[in-house]
Formats: sequence, C-alpha cells, structure tokens
Amino acid sequence: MSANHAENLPFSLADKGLAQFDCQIHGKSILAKSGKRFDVVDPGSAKVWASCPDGDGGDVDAAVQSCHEAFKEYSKWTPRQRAQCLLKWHQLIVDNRDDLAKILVFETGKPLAEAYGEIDYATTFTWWFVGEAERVQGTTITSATPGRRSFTIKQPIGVVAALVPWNFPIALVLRKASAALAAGCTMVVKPSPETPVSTLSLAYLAIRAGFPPGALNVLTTSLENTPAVAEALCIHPLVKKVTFTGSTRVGKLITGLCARNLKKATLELGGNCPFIVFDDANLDQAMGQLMNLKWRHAGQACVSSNRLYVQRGIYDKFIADLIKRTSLLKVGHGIEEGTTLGPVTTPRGLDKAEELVADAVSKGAKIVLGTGQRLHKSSGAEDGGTGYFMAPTILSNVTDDMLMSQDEIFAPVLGVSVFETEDEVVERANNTSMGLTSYAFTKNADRLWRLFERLEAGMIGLNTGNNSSAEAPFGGIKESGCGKESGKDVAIEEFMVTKTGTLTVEDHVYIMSSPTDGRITLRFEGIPELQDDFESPSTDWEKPNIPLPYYLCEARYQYSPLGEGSTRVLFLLEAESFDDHLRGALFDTPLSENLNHDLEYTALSAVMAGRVSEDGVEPSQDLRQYRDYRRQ
Ligand SMILES: O=CCCC(=O)O
Repeated sequence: MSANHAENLPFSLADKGLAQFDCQIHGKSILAKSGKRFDVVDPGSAKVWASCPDGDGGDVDAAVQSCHEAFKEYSKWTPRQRAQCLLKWHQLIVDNRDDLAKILVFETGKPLAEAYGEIDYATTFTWWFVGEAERVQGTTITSATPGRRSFTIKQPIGVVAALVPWNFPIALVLRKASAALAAGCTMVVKPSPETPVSTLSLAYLAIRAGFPPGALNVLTTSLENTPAVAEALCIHPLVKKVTFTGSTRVGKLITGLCARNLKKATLELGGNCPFIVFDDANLDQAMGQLMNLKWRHAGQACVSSNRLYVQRGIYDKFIADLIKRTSLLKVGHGIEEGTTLGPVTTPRGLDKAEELVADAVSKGAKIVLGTGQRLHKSSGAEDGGTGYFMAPTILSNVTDDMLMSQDEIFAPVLGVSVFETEDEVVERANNTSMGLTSYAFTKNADRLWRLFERLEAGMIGLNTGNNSSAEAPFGGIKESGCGKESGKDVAIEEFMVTKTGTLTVEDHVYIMSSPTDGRITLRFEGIPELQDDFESPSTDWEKPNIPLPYYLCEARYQYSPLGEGSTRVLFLLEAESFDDHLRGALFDTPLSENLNHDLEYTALSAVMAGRVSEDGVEPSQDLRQYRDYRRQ
C-alpha cells in the first residue's frame, strides 16, 4: 500500500511540500495518461511506501513541449539571472537537507550518514554551476584571410533529456540539471523507478526558487515502461541533447537512438575500477580510502573499487586488516543509528551478486569473509518482510577470467588478487573494456606519474580513493562513456552549441595632409598589397591649385578577393574641425586600371570632400574641376 501523503510516510518531513508523488510538468502535478502508478519500495524493509505515475511513451511529448516552450523564454535570461536562481535553488536544497536525506534513505537504502554525504556532494554542483553560468565565453580567431575576422559564441543547445540512475539520485540530477540550467537549457528528467520522489522534491524546490514552469520537468515511469520512455525522449525532435548515467549496455542503446538523428549525448557508464596497492604505500591511508570507496552504498557506485590488486610483500598483512575492518561494518536499515552498510537497492542487485560470487568460486576463488548470499532468503520477493541485504563478502584468488573481474559488481562484494610487478598490474588493470577510474597507492613519485599516464581510465586516483568533485571533469573513456560532467568549461559546454561568426572588415586608408608643404600622405592599413605609405608628388597637387584642408580624412578600402576589377575604395570622412565628427560617403571608385593614379585621384577627392558641409556628400565644385583636369 502506498502512503502518498506526507502524514503517512514511514518518516517525518519538516517541510511537507517535499512529499511530491506525481509528475512535475510545467510547474504542475500531472498523472500518467494511462492513470497507472508504480510502487516505490524501501530496500531496507522491502515495503512499499509511495507510488508515482507510470508514464509511458505517450506521456513524453507533453513533458518535452513544456520544456520547449520554457526554453524560448528561459534561454533569454541573462547568465546572472540564471545564476541567481540557481543559487536560490541551492540554498533551498541545503535548507531541506534533513528531509531530503530521509527520502534518500527510503529510496536507495543507503545509511543516513551517507545520504547526508550525498546531499553535501550534490550541492557542490549547484554551487559550482552558479559560478559557471557567468563564465561562458566565446573566442576570437586570427584569420589567415585578409580582411576577415572569425569568432565564436556559445549558446544553450535547447531541451535536454536526463536519464538518471538510482544510486546517487540527488547528486546526479543536480550534476546534470545545474549545468544545463546554468547554460540556459531546459530539462526533462526521467528518474529511475526506484528513486522518483527525491527528484520530484528537487523539481518542487526549483519552482520555489523561481525557475519558470517547464525549466525542469520530471516524468516518472516504472521499470517496465522505462525503455519506451527513454526511447521516446531520445528520438523526440525537440530534444536536442541526452545525458545518461547508467550501465554500458543501456548506454550503447541510448547511443544508437541518439545516432538516428545525430543527437548529442553525454554518457557516464559502467566502471570496473582497479584499486592497486604497492608494497611502499601508506597502508593506513590506502585501507581508509578502500573502506570508504568499496563499502559506500553497499558497493553501488560506478566509481567503486571492483578489483583489488595488492603487491606480494604486503598482501597478507593488508588482507588481514581488510577482513578485520570489514567485519566491523554494521549491516542494517539505513535509518537505524549506527548502520554503516545498508541493503542493495534492488532485488536484481542481489541476484547478480550471488551469480558473480558463484561463478568466481566455481573458477577457484576463495571466500574469506561473508557468504556471497542474501541475508534473508525471502529478499527479493517484496513480501513486505525483509530488505535486500547481503553481508560484505571478500574473495581471494580472483583471476581475470572470472565474471566479477570483467563486469561491474555493484554490490558489497570484493575480489582480491596478488601481483608482483608494476608492469604486470598495469596490464591487468587495463585488461577491461571499461575505463572510468583507477586508483593506485604508492609513495614512489616516479611511479605515480607513470601510473597516471599508463592506466587507461578517464580519472586516476593517486593515493586517494575519492576523485569525484564539482570542480574537476568527471567521465570515463573506453566503454565507460564519453563526455564530461563537472569541471571548468567542459561540463557546461556539454549543454551548449558553438557558433562561428565570420566578418569581412573594411580596412582603413588614412589620408594625412600637411599644412606646411602641401604634401598629402596616404597610410594604408590591413591591405597586403599597399603596406607602404603612398606620397603624392607635391607638384601634382599644385596644378589645380586646390587649397588643402587642415585635418585628417579617413577612407575605407573595401578589399575584395575577387580581383582588381571588383576592388573599390569607399571614403568616409572625419573632420576634426567639425563639432560633430562628420561622416559621409564621398564616392567610391574602381581601382582597376592604374592603382597609383587612382589613389592620387581618390586622395585628393577625399581632401576636397573635407570641405563639404554637413548635408553634403557630393564632390565639391573644386573636386569636379580636378576630376576634369585629371581626365584631360
Ligand atoms: O555512481 C556514479 C557517480 C559517483 C560519483 O559521482 O562519484
């Protein structure tokens, strides 16, 4: 039975408004067209505690259209307006930290302390992208072509679809949504069926923060309808970008769907992360990091350590300590005080973990801690009696051919191998199709550098088991995905398009007259064939007996790459003696027959035009006389 009312939840909320159980579309609570709902289950008790609308492919268009409408206005907001709104959202999330943490525990199963940790991590993203919003910058480019200027601007790409997993539902929604909203995009989020309520609460807070209706929509769906909704989002013509975090298998499907319309996609996919401890490591440091990394959320993080490699010299000591410390973990419901290892989130997770352990044992691995089996035989039956628990399990003698060495475990199961040399462990660590993150512990600085360069992963933890942060790019290589989330510039650019501008610039000809000797100097800038100053012979100027003005004239030379015949000079005049700098086109003239002759001619024309008045762009009488004179 679903509670679906703040008063009937298995936990209390200080702000009852956070209890949102319907889709959030255009600032309104919306049901699925089918009227169907699906259950939200507490992994710690296997009891249903809420239900949400079971959206299907037919519900996608309304959610996207709303984002599309919102984008028309929201994309015009200044970066500062976006940043200010994002900051309000950030503050509301921080203010509601206690309530959100409880929701997380009942959705994911993670212990309360970890739920707080997730929210604190999550709000580093809102905070970071507040700053990023105003740091979006284009470029200017030095062109190889005369008279050309090139430059770029960045613009929001449009409506984004976010397909978000259940293991860090608040952190990963905020990592994606903060970047998209900072960029000026709008977003429709499809949360996992396990964790819709936390995402709905975030959307509710986004409206309270002042984001316009449709800036952040949430469409919920059951496991059964997830493929149809994901497909409809990926192929919807108004969705311009898809951001997905999940398994490599599904990532490939998403890539295929996006490829149909050449849609941009960011994919954060599975990891199979090696954790390498050398003889010369600080063992306490390595152990502390391993304990946090491996058992956090019962091993259900893409960056979790999947394979532990320990060098021969310290192997026995390290493993003994690992077993001792792991045995002290307290398995229990995430909301119970003192719990340090919660359940896995789904019964499927238990099935897979049992299969991986059975496979490893059948190939020679030895269980040195735990059983590799669910704690309650009925777990997975959703019988309302038990949660999805497995005590932490450690296996030794793990080899590369075992399934748990090749696949993401995503459960409280750890396989350990011994190694002898750096070369051997690098080869084994890289012997996987995935490349999300790798971890290495050694006090040899040369080796740290070598490992950083040789390990095949998008992120390398060197003497640390935690290399995720808002300020550094997050993302894998190989089959662990493409694109980056978080970090300076790169993350926000995932939600933008770069537009290149090309401008033809009229180059300048400066005409300088001397009040003393009557000579005129032309200075050409930016015209490759006329780099030298051109000086008119003073005798030429004397013949028509034209007095010279005492100010600068400016002429623009329109360069055309089409050839001499199409080259023209357009004069614009600027007279220092006028109160308002007068500008007027005098005339333009082809420079096809005799460049020098025409330049003399046009120079004098410009000088003459310096005497025309405010209304006049016609050549003066004197100029006409001069022109006639030159034509004789
Ligand atoms: O599980 C994937 C995300 C974990 C992280 O951001 O560190």
